[in-house]
Amino acid sequence: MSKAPRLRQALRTPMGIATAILSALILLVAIFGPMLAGDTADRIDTDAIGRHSGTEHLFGTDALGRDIAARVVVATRLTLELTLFATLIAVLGGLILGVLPAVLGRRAGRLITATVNLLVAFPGLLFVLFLAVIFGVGTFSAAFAIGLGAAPATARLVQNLTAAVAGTDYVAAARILGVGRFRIIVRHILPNIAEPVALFVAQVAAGILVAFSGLSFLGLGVQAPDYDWGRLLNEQLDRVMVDPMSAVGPGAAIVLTGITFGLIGEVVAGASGGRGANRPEAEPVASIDEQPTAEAESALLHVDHLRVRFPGHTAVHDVCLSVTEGEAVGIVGESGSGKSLTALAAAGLVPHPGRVSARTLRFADRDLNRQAPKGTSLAMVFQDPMASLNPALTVGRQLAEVAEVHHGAGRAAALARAVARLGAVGIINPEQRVSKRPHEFSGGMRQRVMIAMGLMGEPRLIIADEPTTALDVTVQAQVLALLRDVRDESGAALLLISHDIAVVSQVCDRVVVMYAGRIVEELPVGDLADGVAHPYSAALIGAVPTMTTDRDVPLATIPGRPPEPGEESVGCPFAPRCARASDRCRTEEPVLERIGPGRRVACWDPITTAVHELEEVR
Ligand SMILES: Nc1ncnc2c1ncn2[C@@H]1O[C@H](COP(=O)(O)OP(=O)(O)OP(=O)(O)O)[C@@H](O)[C@H]1O
Repeated sequence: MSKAPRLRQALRTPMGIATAILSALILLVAIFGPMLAGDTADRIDTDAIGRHSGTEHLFGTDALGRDIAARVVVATRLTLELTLFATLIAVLGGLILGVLPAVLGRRAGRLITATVNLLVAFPGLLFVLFLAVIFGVGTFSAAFAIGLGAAPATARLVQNLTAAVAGTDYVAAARILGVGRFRIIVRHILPNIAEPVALFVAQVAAGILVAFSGLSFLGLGVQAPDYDWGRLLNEQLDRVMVDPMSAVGPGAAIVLTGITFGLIGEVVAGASGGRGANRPEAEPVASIDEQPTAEAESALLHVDHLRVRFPGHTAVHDVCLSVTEGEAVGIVGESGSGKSLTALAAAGLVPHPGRVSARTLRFADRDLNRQAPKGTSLAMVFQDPMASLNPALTVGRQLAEVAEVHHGAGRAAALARAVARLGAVGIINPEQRVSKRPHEFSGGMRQRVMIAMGLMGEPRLIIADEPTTALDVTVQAQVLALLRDVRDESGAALLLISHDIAVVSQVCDRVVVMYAGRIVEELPVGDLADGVAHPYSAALIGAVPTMTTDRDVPLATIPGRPPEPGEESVGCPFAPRCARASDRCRTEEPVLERIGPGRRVACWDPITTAVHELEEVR
């Protein structure tokens, strides 16, 4: 879904409707208020001096007999103008200070970062008062002071976001390709930080409104004869004890507008997917003529022509993959081959700014292009359980939360289930261990905890992304055995991602080999022994040492390197590293063809016995 429909959807929620109404109301008052209520607001009436609030004057009259309610209405425009002006200064200042460290050299960048940190640590109000005094007392100098006062916090956010985006592979790729720093900032960094910055700006605007009103209230902001809501509050200071309603008008206006700014931020956050799971956009691929097979139709997970794109490069190219009920499928390939992104797309977890498109992306009868996977039917086990477990919570609490949230279990029942699941994954003394925090577990135990967390529901598919990479060989074998047992007992299907074809062959029924974001071969594990068809699969197998490997000879490696993100290849992407590559391989990309039951390969010159089958099929 593109941004406009998501915004429309967010505006249809009760919060969206309230935000739209409040924003429209404030805008209308700001535009038409001075025209409609200007005369009443400025009319001095010596007979009506200091009138209390009532039916004639909603908030009473001031020391010159002017109607306070009318003055609140008229003050809306100036208050908003000044707030927006100061916000603009905060944003411009924040953006400039925020991206400068990425543009300047290391030393100058560090100096700016340190200055920003210092300014953020300095008490905000003192800083603004200091600037207000330097610029002199006056409306626009106060706006400058407040804008500059809010700039360091904005700059800190921009710096952090810029640093995060600057560390991504696509920025690295752009650098390698010689793209200049300014271009990287404008093309790659700013568009990717725009959304969180926009959300922050809404909060900054609310803060600036309150700060400006505070300055005017202190007499350092708007000066007579002009007036904003802060100044109106100041004028009623000596009457507030006698007639509190005289201060309610400007006070309520400040609070209501501040809340509206906050709500605008919430609605933008809702529309951008800034809260909770960052579901990517999914667009159907336009023209693909193949019809889904009956096998694909009945699959538990069916992915058809899946593409995952990041700004500047496509990471997953037209991947077609199915996992049937109870089946274990392994995805193997070198780092960067797109294994994780394929699995993350199936779980609806591709990180921003990734964009997912697929002709079909279906899990358990749910169209993942439109809906998230249902409840706990899909479990994820990640490579780094320390990063996936909350260090501040006991593992029992984290596991129990799944049962409480998804199954409506009571606290005690949820904890009992957590204990049972920890026991089931081989944690000794689960009753005691349940009250420990993640750092009190070893790496292998934490991985077991992650698997137990997946089992808190009734998963139909467990996606395990390199679950054993960080573990030593013995623990690795235990975790693999556990995944096998879990699968046997729960009947769940398994999608196991690994760079190690040996690991996959121990646990899975079927192997999918990926290279440069494409599936290059797929075969039943049993066929591995007869030989694979794709030279890349053969090279992966060749790189795995066995008990008979000659220790005097260096281990086999695959020459060359996989393509960098964004590096477009012509022909077969593996051709530059393939000893069998012909001219055709270098000019024409092979398509993934079925070469037998459960076997597919994308190669113009496949190896082994599979070739005969291929010829028969052709
Ligand atoms: N958040 C991201 N932003 C930009 N590019 C990304 C992002 N995540 C992954 N990529 C790129 O997508 C490609 C595939 O990544 P993916 O993580 O799927 O590879 P992988 O095969 O799982 O490798 P690894 O085993 O190292 O995790 C890589 O080239 C990577 O640089």
